[in-house]
Amino acid sequence: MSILEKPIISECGRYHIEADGSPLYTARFDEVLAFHKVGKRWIAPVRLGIKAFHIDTDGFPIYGQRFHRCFGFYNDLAAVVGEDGWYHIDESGSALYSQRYEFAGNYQEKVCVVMDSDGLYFHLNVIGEPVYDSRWGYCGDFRGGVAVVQAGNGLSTHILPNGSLLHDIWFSDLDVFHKGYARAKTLQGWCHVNKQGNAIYSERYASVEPFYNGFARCETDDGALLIIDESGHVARQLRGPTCDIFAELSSDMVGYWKTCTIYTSVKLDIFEQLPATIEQLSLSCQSNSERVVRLMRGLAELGLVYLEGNCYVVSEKGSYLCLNHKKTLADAAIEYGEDLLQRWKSLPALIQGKRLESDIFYAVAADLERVKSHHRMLASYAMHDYTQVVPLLPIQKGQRVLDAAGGTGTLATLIQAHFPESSVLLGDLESVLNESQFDKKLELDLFSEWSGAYDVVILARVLHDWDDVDAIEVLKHAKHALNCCGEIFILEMLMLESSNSGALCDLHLMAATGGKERTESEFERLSKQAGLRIKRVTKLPSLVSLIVLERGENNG
Ligand SMILES: C[S@@+](CC[C@H](N)C(=O)[O-])C[C@H]1O[C@@H](n2cnc3c(N)ncnc32)[C@H](O)[C@@H]1O
Repeated sequence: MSILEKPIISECGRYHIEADGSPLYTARFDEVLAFHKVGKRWIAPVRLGIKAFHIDTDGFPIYGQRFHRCFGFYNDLAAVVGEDGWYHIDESGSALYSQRYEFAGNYQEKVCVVMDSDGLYFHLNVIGEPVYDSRWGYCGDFRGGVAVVQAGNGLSTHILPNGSLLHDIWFSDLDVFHKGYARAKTLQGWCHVNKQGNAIYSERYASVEPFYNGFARCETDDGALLIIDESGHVARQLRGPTCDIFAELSSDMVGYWKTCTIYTSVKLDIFEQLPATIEQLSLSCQSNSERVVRLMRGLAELGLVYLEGNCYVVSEKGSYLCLNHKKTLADAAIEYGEDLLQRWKSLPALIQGKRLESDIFYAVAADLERVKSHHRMLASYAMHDYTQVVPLLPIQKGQRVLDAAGGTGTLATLIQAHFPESSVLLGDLESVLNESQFDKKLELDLFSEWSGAYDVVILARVLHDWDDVDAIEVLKHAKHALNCCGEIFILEMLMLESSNSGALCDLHLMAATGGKERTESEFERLSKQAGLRIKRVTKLPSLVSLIVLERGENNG
C-alpha cells in the first residue's frame, strides 16, 4: 500500500490509523510507536508480548529478528535493545556494529549518543564508530552541528561534531542552540548565550524559554513572567511577582536568626555529640532538656539534623558543621556569629565614610586560637572554591609560583599536586605560616618588599580585602616580585557593571576588612596605576574568575 501522509497512532495505542481514522492494517499489538520514513516507506516500532520489532504500513514485520525493545528509525537507523545490550540496526534488522551499550539514543544529524558500561557517554557516527576520543558524564543530540556535553565535574559546554569545544565556557546546565542562542544556567541563574558562550544580557532568571521569533518568556526569582527581546530588554510583563513580598522582606530581616541558631549549636558543640538523645545533649550542654529540644527543633527546621527514633542525627547538610568534615564550616559559624556579626553593625557608620578601626588580619594573627579557627574556615572555602579551578590555571612546567597571602596553603597544596613540575611557595604572615603544613614557605608582608623572583604570583581573594590605595600597593609589590615575563594571577569574584550579583559580598568586605569586590574595569584601573595591564580574563567554574596581569608598556 502506498501511504503519502504519516499514519497516526490509534487512541488505544495498539495500532495505527490513516488520516480519515480508518485502521491502517488488521493486526493488533500491545504497543505501537510512531512511523518514520526510511527511503520511500514508513516503518514503525511495535511490541507484542515480550517481543519488539518494526512493521511496515501493512502491519507486517519488516525482518525476522526480535528484540526486547525497539525505537523509531532516524537517519535510516533504529536503536534496539537485544539480549546483550543496546545497539543500532538498519532496515534489514541487522546490527550496525558488534559493540553493545548500556544506552543508545536516536541518530540526529548522522550522529547518535551512546553510554558505555562505565556510565560514560559519547557520540557514534553512522558506521558505529566513536567520532572523538573524549568520554563525558552525559551528552545530548546534535542540533545545528552543536551538542551539549557534561564533564565529570557536572559542568556543561558545547561541542562540534568532531568533538572539539565550540567555546571553553562551562555552565551548571546548558541547552543546544535555537535560532542562534542557547539557554544556559550560571551560578546566578538562567540566561541565553551566543555561539561564543557569552551571555547576551546581564540579567539572570529562575527559568528561560528558547527565543521564538525574537522573543523569549522568562520567569524571575520572585515568580514574575516576562517577555524579553534578544538584547535582554523586557518587552512586556505577562504576570507580576507571585511571592508574598511582605513575608519575603520579613524573612530577609531575620536572617540573623539562622546565623545565631547555627552559631549556638557549634558553640555548644552539638554536632560533635550527634547522634544523641535529648537527655545526652542536655547533659553535654549543661542545660535543661526543654531548651535543648527547642534548639534541636530549630536545627531540624534548618535541615541540619533530623530525629531517628529518640536520637537526633546529623543531616548531610549539617555534617559541614562537624569539626572532622574536610570542608568544615564550624569555624565559619563561630566567625559569622561573633566578630563578623559585630563588624556588620558598623555598616551605617562605614557607609557614612568612617574608616574601619581594626585590621581583621592583624587581630586574627595576634590570637593563636583564632588563627587556627579563622584559617580552618578559609581552608574550607578554598577547598570548596578552588579544587575545580586549579587544573584550569595556565601554569607551565618548571615555573616558580608564589601564592601570596595564601593562608595556610590549601590553594598552594592543590597547585603543587596538580603541577608537580612547578615549584610553589606559600607566602603569608608568620603566625599564619606557623599553622601550615605546606613545606615551602616565605614570611611575607603584603605592604613591604617581597623577596624572590617568580614566574607567577597568585593573589587569591587578597585584593578584595583592601581599598584601592592598599590594593595598588599590593599589586606594585607583586609586580616587583615577578621575573622578566612573569604574570600575576588574580583569583576573585568579578562584579558585573550591569548586575547586582555579589553586592552583599561587597558589603561584607566593607564591614569585615575595609575591602571591596571589583568589576573588570576597576581591576583595569588598579592595574594601570600599579604599572600593570590585564592580559586575559577567564570565567571559571567557581565563584572566582581568573584575571591575568602582565607588566604594562614602558614598565619594566
Ligand atoms: C581572605 S584570605 C585569602 C587566603 C587565601 N589566598 C585564599 O584564597 O584562601 C587573606 C589572606 O591575607 C593574609 N594577609 C592579610 N594581611 C596580610 C599582610 N599584611 N601580609 C601578608 N598576608 C596578609 C591573611 O593572613 C590571609 O591568609
